[in-house]
Amino acid sequence: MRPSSVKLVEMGPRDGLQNEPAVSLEDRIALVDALSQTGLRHIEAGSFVSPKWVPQMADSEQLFSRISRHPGVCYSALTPNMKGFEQAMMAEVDTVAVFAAASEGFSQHNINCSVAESLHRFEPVLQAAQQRGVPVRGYVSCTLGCPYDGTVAPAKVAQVAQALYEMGCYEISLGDTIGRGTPDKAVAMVEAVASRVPISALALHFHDTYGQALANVAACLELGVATVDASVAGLGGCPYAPGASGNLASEDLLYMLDGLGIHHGVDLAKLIAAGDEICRRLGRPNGSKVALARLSQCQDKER
Ligand SMILES: CC(C)(COP(=O)([O-])OP(=O)([O-])OC[C@H]1O[C@@H](n2cnc3c(N)ncnc32)[C@H](O)[C@@H]1OP(=O)([O-])[O-])[C@@H](O)C(=O)NCCC(=O)NCCSC(=O)C[C@@](C)(O)CC(=O)[O-]
Repeated sequence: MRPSSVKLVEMGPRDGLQNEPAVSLEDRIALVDALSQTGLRHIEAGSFVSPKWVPQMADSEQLFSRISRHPGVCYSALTPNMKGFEQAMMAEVDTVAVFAAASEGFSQHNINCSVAESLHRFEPVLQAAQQRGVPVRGYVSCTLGCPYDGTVAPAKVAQVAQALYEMGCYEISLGDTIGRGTPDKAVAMVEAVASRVPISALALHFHDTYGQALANVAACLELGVATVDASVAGLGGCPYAPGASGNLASEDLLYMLDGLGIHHGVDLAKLIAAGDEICRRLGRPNGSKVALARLSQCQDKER
């Protein structure tokens, strides 16, 4: 059943900016601070990964010490191993996230190990987090296809999602990393996972490479999923999924939720302003259709 309220987990500062060719620490801080004023409750602000692999996310500890944290907002970060987890704890990150894949090819390219090895590596992270009372989110990438292995079976996605959930992840975010999914396939995948993990613990994380992300989210909301990851201005891509575009644009998601009468608690105008500002800073086009429409209406009024 369609939820009455949806939580948007904002990906722009992490999934969005991790793929930008030139992004400064100042840009990253400015974006997190602008997003913190919008009513969002969860912002993925950075990653504690190897700076050789993803240089854009280097200095995440500085970012966490310099952002203006807003009460009621959860600031999360990716932590692929204990080294990352310890850095995240020094930086006083609220929630950490581990990330696995449903395909071997992507796992090897993204985190340099097999899927089974990755789950093994996450165990100490989950244990340490539990001891400190830090919630851990889990990602499964390539849920609707892999850039290296091709088709991915829903049963494989369900297996990895269940493993992460049973290890203690409070939420499993299902990533269509290369944005190839279509609504029926997305629904079949989510149904397969929901047979093993409660639907209340699932999140949708759909990239928009083929322009299907909003349609896929709309279809999966009907199953009762109530958490959706999205990226302001549609920022991003994945360094290990060549050609993939960013997540579904947050502004486009909010506009659709408003149309469906689904509560989200985010100020769309402020979010559009935050997306416009980071696009100007980066000199990149805005990937949100809703933002472009609203910004052009504002320009018309000014004329
Ligand atoms: C996972 C590793 C670290 C393994 O990398 P590795 O090379 O196999 O690890 P290692 O343990 O052999 O260490 C190698 C070097 O990395 C360092 N190192 C080791 N760990 C860390 C750490 N945490 N932070 C900082 N440095 C670290 C370590 O100290 C050493 O440094 P050296 O001695 O060579 O100077 C590496 O493969 C990596 O960082 N990969 C980047 C993964 C990534 O961030 N990908 C993008 C995000 S995932 C994504 O976008 C998908 C998602 C989540 O959005 C969902 C979706 O859309 O599908």
